[in-house]
Amino acid sequence: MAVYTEVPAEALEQFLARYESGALLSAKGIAEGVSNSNFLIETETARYILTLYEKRIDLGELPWFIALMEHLADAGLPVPHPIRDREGAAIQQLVGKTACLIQYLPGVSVSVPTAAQARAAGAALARLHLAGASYTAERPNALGLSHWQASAAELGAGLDSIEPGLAAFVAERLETLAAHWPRNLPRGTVHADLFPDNVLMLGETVTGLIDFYFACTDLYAYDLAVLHAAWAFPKDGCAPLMDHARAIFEGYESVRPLSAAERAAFPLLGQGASLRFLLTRAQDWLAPPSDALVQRKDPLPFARRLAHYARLDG
Ligand SMILES: Nc1ncnc2c1ncn2[C@@H]1O[C@H](COP(=O)(O)OP(=O)(O)OP(=O)(O)O)[C@@H](O)[C@H]1O
Ligand SMILES: N[C@@H](CCO)C(=O)O
Repeated sequence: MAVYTEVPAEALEQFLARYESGALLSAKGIAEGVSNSNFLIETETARYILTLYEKRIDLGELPWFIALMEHLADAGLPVPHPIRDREGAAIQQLVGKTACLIQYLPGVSVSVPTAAQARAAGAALARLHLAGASYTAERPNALGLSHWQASAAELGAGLDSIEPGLAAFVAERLETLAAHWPRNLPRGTVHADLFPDNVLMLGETVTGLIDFYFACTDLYAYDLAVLHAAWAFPKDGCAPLMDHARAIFEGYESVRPLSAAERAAFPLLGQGASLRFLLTRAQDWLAPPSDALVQRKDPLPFARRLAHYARLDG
């Protein structure tokens, strides 16, 4: 349950007095999410999400994420506007934590997406890439190839306790990726974590793209590979759902056609995306953060996906 910090009603009322939001009517903790504390706030005029940033975010990077959300929302994407107070500040302090009031967007995160929903997510990602191209401030991907190498070295044989043979398989794939990782494909601002739980939908319409705290500057086609690895497979399956896989590409390319080089690199990019989530999940699996509230996610589905993309590459 992602409410690590309680906010007394009096403190919240004082906080909201900085904004043109009207008086507080209700505040409820939101169970979903694991990184931050989130509350659904209702005032006389609107609904908001209040996020209190907890340990897992480097606060020095927060202005980059907030400005990106604002840039994308201003461009008309279904990205929540960070709300500014009367003095123009979006980043605030509340009960000793850094906090931000964010526009509430309607919709729900689907747990078992249909192919049509996967298509809509693909198209939304391409729109994000086009609109993000004019957000020129760069942020390197802290969870790219060199992180995968460091993380795999650190986890070492621990990976074999998740599944025998996993350490050797990861090491072998990393060698291939280090030798062939594409460097010259189109790049720009990417979300880097557009899983179904970070997309709000009403039916087949995307109503919200959220959780920008892994966004960075990287290959657009890598971001598509992340989305593919997250949306195109059944929960524990090793082969993609073909309708979903096709729909993701169709949706994406209806907005931003891929180059031949981006397509050709897809099996490698899919391996990179699978490794990213395999390794971060394995880290939490083997050494759960002392913060017992952090939910562990099973790394193995991403080992299966890694094997799938490796077969495509073979
Ligand atoms: N702008 C928004 N409008 C409506 N609901 C939102 C909004 N932002 C977040 N939510 C809701 O809050 C939940 C938690 O948000 P989020 O996924 O960003 O949490 P987190 O802890 O920051 O991230 P993580 O998923 O990385 O743990 C979402 O699943 C969604 O239900
Ligand atoms: N979306 C990620 C969590 C954020 O890194 C996962 O499912 O492992």
